[in-house]
Amino acid sequence: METSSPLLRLADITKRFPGTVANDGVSVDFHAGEVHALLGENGAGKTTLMNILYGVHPPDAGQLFWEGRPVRIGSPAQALRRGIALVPQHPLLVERHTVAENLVLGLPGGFFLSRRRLLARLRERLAGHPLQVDLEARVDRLSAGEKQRLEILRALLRGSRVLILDEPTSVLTPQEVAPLFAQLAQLKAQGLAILFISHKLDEVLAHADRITVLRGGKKVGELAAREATQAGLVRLMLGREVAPRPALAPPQPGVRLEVKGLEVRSGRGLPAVKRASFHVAPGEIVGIAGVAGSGQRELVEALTGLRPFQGQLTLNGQPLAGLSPARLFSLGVAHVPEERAAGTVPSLSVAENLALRTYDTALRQGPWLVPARLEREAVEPLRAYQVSPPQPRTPLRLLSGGNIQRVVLARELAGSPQLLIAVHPTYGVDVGATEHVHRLLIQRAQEGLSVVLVTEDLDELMALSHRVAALYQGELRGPYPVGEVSLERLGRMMTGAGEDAA
Ligand SMILES: Nc1ncnc2c1ncn2[C@@H]1O[C@H](COP(=O)(O)OP(=O)(O)OP(=O)(O)O)[C@@H](O)[C@H]1O
Repeated sequence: METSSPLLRLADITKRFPGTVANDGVSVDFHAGEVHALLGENGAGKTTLMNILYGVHPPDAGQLFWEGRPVRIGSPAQALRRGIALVPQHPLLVERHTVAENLVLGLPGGFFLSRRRLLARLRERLAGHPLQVDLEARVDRLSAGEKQRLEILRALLRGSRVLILDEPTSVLTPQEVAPLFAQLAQLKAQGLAILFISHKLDEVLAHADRITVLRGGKKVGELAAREATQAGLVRLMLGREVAPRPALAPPQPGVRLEVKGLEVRSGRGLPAVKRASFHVAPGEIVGIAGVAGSGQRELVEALTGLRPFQGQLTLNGQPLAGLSPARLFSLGVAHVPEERAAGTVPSLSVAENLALRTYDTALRQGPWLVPARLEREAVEPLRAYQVSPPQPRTPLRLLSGGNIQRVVLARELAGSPQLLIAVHPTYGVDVGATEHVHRLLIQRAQEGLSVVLVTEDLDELMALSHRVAALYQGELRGPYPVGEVSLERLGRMMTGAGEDAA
């Protein structure tokens, strides 16, 4: 598997940003025919290292070698010409065009072919290829997994020999994960060097050949996956053990959120949630599973004032119909959205983002005091949520993905919300921070917070919920007490297969 000399070598790479050494003397070899995983806490420097390989940032010190020869990769275009491609979490595709048209963007001279000749040429090149896509499908009709496959294919058609994937499974449904790794294994067998970033240790252990661990910008370990263990990797990543999760306390009596005969329509006017009824007690966590597009998004939007609905929705008996998100927040409904970008303003500072929900109140108390006060008030949440860097003035866009998620959580859980609608709350968050988020939700529930938890991470759903439900084509099944639902039954509930009764 491992060839004698690496295809690509990073030697002693250092990259500094103001106030941070994002990569500190990091050396890694990437071999053809090998899957290499990059692990590390939020802010450890993984994305920066990847961006150096892809020519986004020049390193401040150190050298890259391609097949043993020193090279400079000054831009993504140069990286692509060299044979290095990056598959982003959210592929940049022309949504209204077909798969074939998007693939053309990667083919020299492709622009000048007629539609028929283009299809014929692509079919010829892709015959027997491990990755298959419907060339005539329109991109906006594809699932996240299909778009990712298209982006990988585009890289391969350009002749890429190194494929970098940034958290490739974070946008996939559980069913799409196994096929992705099967395809990557086939590409590896064809001699590609594959590098992926992940926070999911089980997938790293199952699918990587080598694992490099970064902590605080430094490389703290490199090992063969067959010699690694989950506990050992956590210790390397965090420099400590992860404490076991506390047990869930029983919910309190009463009803906090009541949902009766809820009907929500999608953006296209189609029924997305069909007569859903459930309640959440004070201190209760109700988990909702479902593959993407089953109505979770519309359910969450109705619960948070972002989408009109029919039926009844009450919080402590008070009807919520027609209330704006801001009004709902003031009544105690907090929301950690699916897309963290939707809940933040990247160009504003961390302190301003922490105050987004209460900005109006702050302004009423005296505008001239606002910046200094917001910065003062940000110090404690930044410490409590271990946001790195902990500087209130830093523009949010300079934080790593996982640290932005911590800022959103800190903001939404500030004050004393009564109901939290949390969508994928640990998305892109490292093991240490996931533990922190889980502990926090369990503690807050113990203090009386009600939670609707929407996540595709079924282990998380089962571990944190008192009761679980699934949405399948807009129909809610459950919630059932978690003790009565096996993972297998939950899978059946999510896919509409067979009887979901206990
Ligand atoms: N353009 C930039 N300007 C200033 N600081 C930056 C910039 N890009 C990254 N950083 C900082 O460099 C450090 C490493 O960030 P990086 O995004 O590489 O981490 P990561 O390991 O990918 O984290 P995550 O798992 O959260 O995505 C962080 O402290 C981050 O705030």
